[in-house]
Amino acid sequence: MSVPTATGALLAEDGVRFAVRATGLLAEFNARGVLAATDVQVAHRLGRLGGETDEQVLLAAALTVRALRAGSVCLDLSAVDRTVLAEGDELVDTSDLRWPEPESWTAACAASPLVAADDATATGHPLRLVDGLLYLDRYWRQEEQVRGALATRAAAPPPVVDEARLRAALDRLFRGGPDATDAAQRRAVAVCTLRWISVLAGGPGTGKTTTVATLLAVLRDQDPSLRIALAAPTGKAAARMQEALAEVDLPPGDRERLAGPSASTIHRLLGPIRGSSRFRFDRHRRLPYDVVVVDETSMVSLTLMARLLEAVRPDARLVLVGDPDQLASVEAGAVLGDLVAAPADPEPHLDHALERVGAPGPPVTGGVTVLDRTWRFHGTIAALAAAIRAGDADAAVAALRAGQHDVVFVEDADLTVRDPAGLRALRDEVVGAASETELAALDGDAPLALSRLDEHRLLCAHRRGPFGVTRWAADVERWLLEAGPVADRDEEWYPGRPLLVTANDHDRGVYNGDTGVVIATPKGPRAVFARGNAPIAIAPSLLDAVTTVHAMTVHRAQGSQFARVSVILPPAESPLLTRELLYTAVTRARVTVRLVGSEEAVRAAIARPIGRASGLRRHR
Ligand SMILES: Nc1ncnc2c1ncn2[C@@H]1O[C@H](COP(=O)(O)OP(=O)(O)OP(=O)(O)O)[C@@H](O)[C@H]1O
Repeated sequence: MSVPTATGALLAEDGVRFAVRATGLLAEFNARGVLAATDVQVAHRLGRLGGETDEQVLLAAALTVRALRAGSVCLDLSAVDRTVLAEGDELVDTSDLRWPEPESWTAACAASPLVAADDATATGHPLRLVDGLLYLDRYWRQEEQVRGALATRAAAPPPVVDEARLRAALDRLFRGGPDATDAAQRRAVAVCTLRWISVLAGGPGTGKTTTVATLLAVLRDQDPSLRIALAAPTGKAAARMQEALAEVDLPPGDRERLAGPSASTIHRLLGPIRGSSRFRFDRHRRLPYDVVVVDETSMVSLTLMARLLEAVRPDARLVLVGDPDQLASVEAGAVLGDLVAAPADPEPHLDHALERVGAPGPPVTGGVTVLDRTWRFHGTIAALAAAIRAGDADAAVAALRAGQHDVVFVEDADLTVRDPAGLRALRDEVVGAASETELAALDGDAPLALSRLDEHRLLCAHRRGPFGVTRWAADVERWLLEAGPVADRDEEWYPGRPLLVTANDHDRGVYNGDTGVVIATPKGPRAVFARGNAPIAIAPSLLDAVTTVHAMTVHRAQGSQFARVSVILPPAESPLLTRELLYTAVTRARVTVRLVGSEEAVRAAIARPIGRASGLRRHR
């Protein structure tokens, strides 16, 4: 049975939306779950407005709208039949759909009145076709804007740098000299100093924050009056950036040079205008900073990156920091990954300058430096993460099966029967960590309760269903009740209740994605959140967007780390199971990671890199 909805779609009982008026190819793709009703409706509306009835073109338009939802900036007409995944939790075989033949499909799109094809000056078309990639025009413009901003900065004379002073500062801050283990960091600092725009890429614990702190000290050593802005895509990431920078160990004089800048979200930096999607700072009114450092750049969408680039003065240094192998932004675009992967022209003048300041090495292109030495975790987690990133499933499975204390593989396909001992261990871990948190919370010890809270985290790929957060959180709740909790759980704000903030609250200084815990105090329960050495405490009645967090999605956990992590993998068929997801999940763990799932699921994830389509990746 189906029920009509306001948008003229039918919502079947299983939740799949069917477009009422869809016929032919569009109906076929809609029925298979590849296109949502809204994709079909947008395509029809575009067709009506532009006088296009060719169903192949309308299919391409609908798939382009759909691609954006799935994180791609455009549609690669020659590859979409191999890369498209149905929405929802199950893989659908899309190979027997009537995919148009790529060459004639591309030709039909190129000839369509809806499409501007290979003519950068054409305007007024909703779609644009460039090198076989079909865009909604707005996204093509954003990509061009990013490309233009990169080109302008690469073509401009480089920043004026006192090279002798730079070399002296590098020698002071990197004691080991150019051949030491930290040579890559030294080089990265030099590149970011010598270029207007640079990308500092690296996995967790590779020293990105340490390098940024050193860079800021070096820049202020060049010019003490430099105005510096620090930003991140989420409030939580911004708070963490600030804390992490404050903790970096620098010689006293250099530490003082760092004083001043505080981190904010990119949105806040750009100055949102109420009721508008525009910002106060844009290409007409640039940000008043000489240096802008963005952390967790992998989470920045193409749209936000375009806005940021137009607002940063071309003669300000922009440093994009992040891990390109992690899950990308929820919105379309994977700009950091694209910038790291895209080919760029050699820059001999930069390479010579690097040699002069004692930071020699292979040629740097596009201002990209990659830190690949892990300083924080060693052993099997690092080996597992490296194998996943490299797409080496055999090595990943070997690391999982190595029987080491830091990587535990609970091989289980259905999560109930096959490995009861493994699941009991998971349960003990969860209950043990929650009890420790509760004890500290009952004592009113905020720092201890917060550190206990981050001792263990249960992560799922899915939100719902047997492998999802909702089900596992309910299981944890039950386990805790069965274990006989210390605190009285009938109270809403019981000590030890783990909290997840679900919306930004600038007034209270808590942000979407923040986790905290309720503690007992003489004044009653308080929700506490980590902020460096001084946690903030808020009366629970003042918080309106929080939930209990016994488990969270891997997406949510991006940008956070925990001592121990347990990951519930969905079956191999889940389209959410990708290499980036597995890598992000595993690298959330500092000490131990436990993977619950099948070898088949691990192999399926590693074999499926997300591969978001974009033109930036092909050439910047
Ligand atoms: N050159 C170095 N020598 C010694 N220790 C280092 C060096 N660089 C970084 N570390 C140490 O490694 C750890 C991780 O460094 P840092 O926090 O800078 O990495 P990160 O890449 O920012 O990590 P994350 O992405 O997880 O925030 C820190 O404890 C830091 O002190």
